[in-house]
Amino acid sequence: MTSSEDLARRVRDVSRLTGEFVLRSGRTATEYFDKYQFEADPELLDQLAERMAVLIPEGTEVLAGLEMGGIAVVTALARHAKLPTAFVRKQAKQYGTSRLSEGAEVAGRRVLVVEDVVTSGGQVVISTGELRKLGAHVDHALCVIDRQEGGAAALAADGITLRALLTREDLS
Ligand SMILES: O=P(O)(O)OC[C@H]1O[C@H](OP(=O)(O)OP(=O)(O)O)[C@H](O)[C@@H]1O
Ligand SMILES: O=C(O)c1cc(=O)[nH]c(=O)[nH]1
Repeated sequence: MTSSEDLARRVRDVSRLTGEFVLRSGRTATEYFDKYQFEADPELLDQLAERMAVLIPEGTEVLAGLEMGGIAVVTALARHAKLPTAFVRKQAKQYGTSRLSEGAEVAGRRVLVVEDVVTSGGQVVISTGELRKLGAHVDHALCVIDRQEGGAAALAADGITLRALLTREDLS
C-alpha cells in the first residue's frame, strides 16, 4: 500500500499550482490545489477514497458530495464505504425534478458532507444549511484537503466537525 507520505506527494505533484489565484471566498492566494488533477487520475482518486473511507464517522447513513469537485470524490468514496450517495447542487435544478440534492434521500438521515478542498469553509456551511433545510442531520464534513485557513473553525461554529485526509501542511 502507498504510504501516506507518498500519497501526499502525489497529490501535491499533480495538483499544486503557484501564482496569483482568486478563491471562491474572494480571498487571494499564491498557492492553489487544482483538485480536478487528482480527481482525473482514477488510480490516485481511488487511493484517496480508500483512505477517506476509514474517516467516515460511525452512524453515517448518506454521503453527500458537493458540486462540482465533491461529486467525483463522493462517487469514489461510496465504492469503498458502500453507502448511498447524494449529489448536492449549488443551485436547485430549474426544471425536471427541481432538486438541489440529487440521488439518495437525505431527509431524516445522518448525512456526511464530502468536499474536495476546504478553505474558509463557506461552501460547506452554505450546503450544510441547505441540506438541513431538507431535513438532513449533518454534524460532520470530510474533505481531501484542508487548507488550514479557518475552515474547521467556521464549520465548528455551525455545529460541523471537519475531518480531512490531508492538510496544507502535509502538502508543503
Ligand atoms: O472553503 P471555501 O472558502 O468555501 O472554498 C472551498 C470551495 O471552493 C472550491 O470550489 P469551487 O468554487 O472552485 O467549485 P467547483 O468545485 O465547482 O469547481 C472547493 O471545491 C470548495 O467547494
Ligand atoms: O478556496 C478555493 O476556492 C480553492 C482553493 C484551492 O486550493 N483549490 C480549489 O479548488 N479551490
